[in-house]
Amino acid sequence: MLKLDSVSKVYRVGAFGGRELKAVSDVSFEVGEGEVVSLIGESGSGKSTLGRMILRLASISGGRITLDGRDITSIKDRKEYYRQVQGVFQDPFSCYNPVFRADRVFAMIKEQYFPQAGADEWRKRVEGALESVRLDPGNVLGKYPHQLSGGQLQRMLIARAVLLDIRLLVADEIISMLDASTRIDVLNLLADLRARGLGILFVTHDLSLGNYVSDRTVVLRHGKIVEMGRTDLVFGNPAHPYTRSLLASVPRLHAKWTDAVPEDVPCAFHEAPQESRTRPGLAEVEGDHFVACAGCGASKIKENA
Ligand SMILES: Nc1ncnc2c1ncn2[C@@H]1O[C@H](COP(=O)(O)OP(=O)(O)OP(=O)(O)O)[C@@H](O)[C@H]1O
Repeated sequence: MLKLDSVSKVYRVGAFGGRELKAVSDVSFEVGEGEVVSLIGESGSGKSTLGRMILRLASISGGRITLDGRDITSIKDRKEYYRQVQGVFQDPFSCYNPVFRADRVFAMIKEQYFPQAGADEWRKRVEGALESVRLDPGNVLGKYPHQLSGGQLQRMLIARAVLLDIRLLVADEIISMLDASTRIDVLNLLADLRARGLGILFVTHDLSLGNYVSDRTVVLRHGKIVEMGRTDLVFGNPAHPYTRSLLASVPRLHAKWTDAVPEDVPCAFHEAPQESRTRPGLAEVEGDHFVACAGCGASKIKENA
């Protein structure tokens, strides 16, 4: 369904945009139907930039993003694209205008996508979508954003996506602002949606959430993929020192992920046979488990030989 091929993003920064900042470099991965892929990395690793490029909120500097083989930038009718792909973000409050009732988000969908739907039919559809995200329509319809909790507002945004019957959801840190019990509700909700065939890109810096929710995991560092593959393989048998340091630092509150201690172990990328390098910059260490060079310097040694 969604495929990223060597995607890069360069921002122009500094006075008059005179400097370049490479936020994403050569990132390739796929999200299939009914698949949850988590995109994990520390702050500044390029996760949101990737999400924004997929949602066409940021331009793509290099590479291609395709949906069913179609370059997303060639889909001129953005409405057609957003009918299939939607995003939900960390702060649900910022997605609502405080002067309007929260359910205005549904009215806007009707105006744009279903203008012919009759009032009764539409109300039933909205109620159905709310029930599917485990909200009681009677409790939330007609209320202003400040009268609803963060979890309710977040679920209403997911209901909006359900109403559109989208195929791919970019969920960017959607539960970091929710309390523990609401978190589990939203995670279970994502599992239900996945069972109905929705593909989900779950952007998070929280490893345990990624492990809980996803089929496949992509670990990003400084805008590059360091490791990716089936979640049980990446978490069960991490091959890159960075992933290992991430996993090791989970129980240590406030430990910085970059505090990785260099390891005196062979680099999995350079240990892997040449024929396992089926993807640029990555070697397949086992079925559906890929790793990048640990920064061991072997490539430089080769170049200089
Ligand atoms: N609009 C922008 N202009 C210039 N630089 C940007 C812009 N947006 C992001 N960046 C930079 O790009 C890099 C990647 O940022 P991004 O927000 O994608 O990271 P992230 O992994 O999502 O971080 P976080 O988890 O903190 O949201 C960072 O160095 C950031 O400062």
